[in-house]
Amino acid sequence: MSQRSSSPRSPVTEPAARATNLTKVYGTGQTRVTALDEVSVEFARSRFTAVMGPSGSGKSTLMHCLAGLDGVTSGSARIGDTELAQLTDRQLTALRREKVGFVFQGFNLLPTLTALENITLPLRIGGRRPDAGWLDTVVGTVGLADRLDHRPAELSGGQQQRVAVARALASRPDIVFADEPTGNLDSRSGAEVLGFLRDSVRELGQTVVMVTHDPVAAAHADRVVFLADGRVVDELHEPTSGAVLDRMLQFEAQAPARRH
Ligand SMILES: Nc1ncnc2c1ncn2[C@@H]1O[C@H](COP(=O)(O)OP(=O)(O)OP(=O)(O)O)[C@@H](O)[C@H]1O
Repeated sequence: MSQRSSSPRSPVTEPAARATNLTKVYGTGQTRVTALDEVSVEFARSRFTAVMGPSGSGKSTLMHCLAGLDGVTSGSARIGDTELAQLTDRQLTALRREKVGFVFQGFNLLPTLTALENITLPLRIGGRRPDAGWLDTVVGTVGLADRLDHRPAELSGGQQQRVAVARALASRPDIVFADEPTGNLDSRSGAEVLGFLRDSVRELGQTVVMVTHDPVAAAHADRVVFLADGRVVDELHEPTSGAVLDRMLQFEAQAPARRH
């Protein structure tokens, strides 16, 4: 069977990414930390999922394992039908470039390149020509058509993050992982970026998984998955910020009990 995802034979219902009994242990002996403890979770295609949980609960580790940025200790991490542990480093690099988009808290744009050059850079590094129609759609969706010649320093933080979102979407990836994408933005720019992420899911059929601490940001998602102490402890569908906040407060209250 092919190790490549999104083969024409893949069933439509196959999740964009999934972890099955995924355990990730860092260090040994005294410094051993179980960052993920038998986590099983699926991220459906064309859905916007937020991952929440207290600091140290394993959110970034889950994202890194599913994106092939970090290996797993046991269990499975898959993008589509591709088992990441079975790929060589070279295959992993190609998968990240072709199938996965990333949005980081700090934008990570190259200052000497224009917005358009930043957006198409990962494609050009991979030797691929951008699909002009898709690129127009993405640029239109994130509202950047009149800013494409600007360099990052000539753009606001919100506009820079919109460039980063367009860059993540440019290869039409199977899944976009966004790590605190609004962490460096004021609430208005943050809401705009979240709106564009949501539009990329609703209108373009993209799949987004976003780590956030912010209940207002999480409320833009279709679903919220809660982690605590390296485990999935709950989830909410069609969340409101109030419901997310309530759930977070419950987990905070239960945390001392869980640790004993
Ligand atoms: N490279 C590493 N080496 C050792 N321990 C690590 C490493 N990365 C993460 N950890 C540990 O694994 C646990 C989970 O960390 P992780 O960064 O996934 O949590 P998080 O929920 O993303 O936290 P935050 O919200 O603070 O970013 C923590 O105890 C952390 O200290």
